[in-house]
Amino acid sequence: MKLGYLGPVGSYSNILTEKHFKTSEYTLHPHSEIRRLFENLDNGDIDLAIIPIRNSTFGQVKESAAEIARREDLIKLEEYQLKVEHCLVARAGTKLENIRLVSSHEQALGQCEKYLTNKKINQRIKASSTANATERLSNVDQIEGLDISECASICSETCAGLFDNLIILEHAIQDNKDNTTTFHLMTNKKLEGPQGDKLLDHKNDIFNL
Ligand SMILES: O=C(O)C(=O)Cc1ccccc1
Repeated sequence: MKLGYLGPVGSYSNILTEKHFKTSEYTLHPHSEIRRLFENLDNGDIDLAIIPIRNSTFGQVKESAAEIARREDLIKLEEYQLKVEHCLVARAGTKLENIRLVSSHEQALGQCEKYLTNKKINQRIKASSTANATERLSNVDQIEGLDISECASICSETCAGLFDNLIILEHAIQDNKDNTTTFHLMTNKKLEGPQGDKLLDHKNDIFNL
């Protein structure tokens, strides 16, 4: 079965997917945006998708909630929790006191809001995923006109470790120690067999209807 997730490699979605689905039963397919996961469920390019739904600190994942609200065909097969610990990541040689801009997924920025305000890191750039923001940080010399030595990203320790030219300036920067994201395994068609028996209408779940 083809399973899509929000990539690239190193994203929290990727970490969750590798933890639960690294078997011969599944092939794992990274997607650049959450929106593209829903599109590819529709056109049959993937059978299943892992979708981040809500976070204990920052609430609903906007792109996911919007899509689920406007559709009737999505089915939740399973729910997963991932404990999320964020790192502040920069290019090697960067000093924390020089950081003025931070890039990450909107959710990660929201989960670290107090930390960032406290450190006077005021410029925020939204990226399609934490790993996408970090890949960009590794590859470019400037972001929004600022030298890369004034820029950082927020991502997991695993993600930071994928790039030779990046360092972790600080670990566990999320505002709440207990920071958990809920993901749903979704499809848009009825599956046969044991997974099919677990079909639930998850709109209730998401919107507390
Ligand atoms: O951007 C990612 O890495 C994701 O998988 C979405 C996300 C962002 C922040 C916390 C949990 C999931």
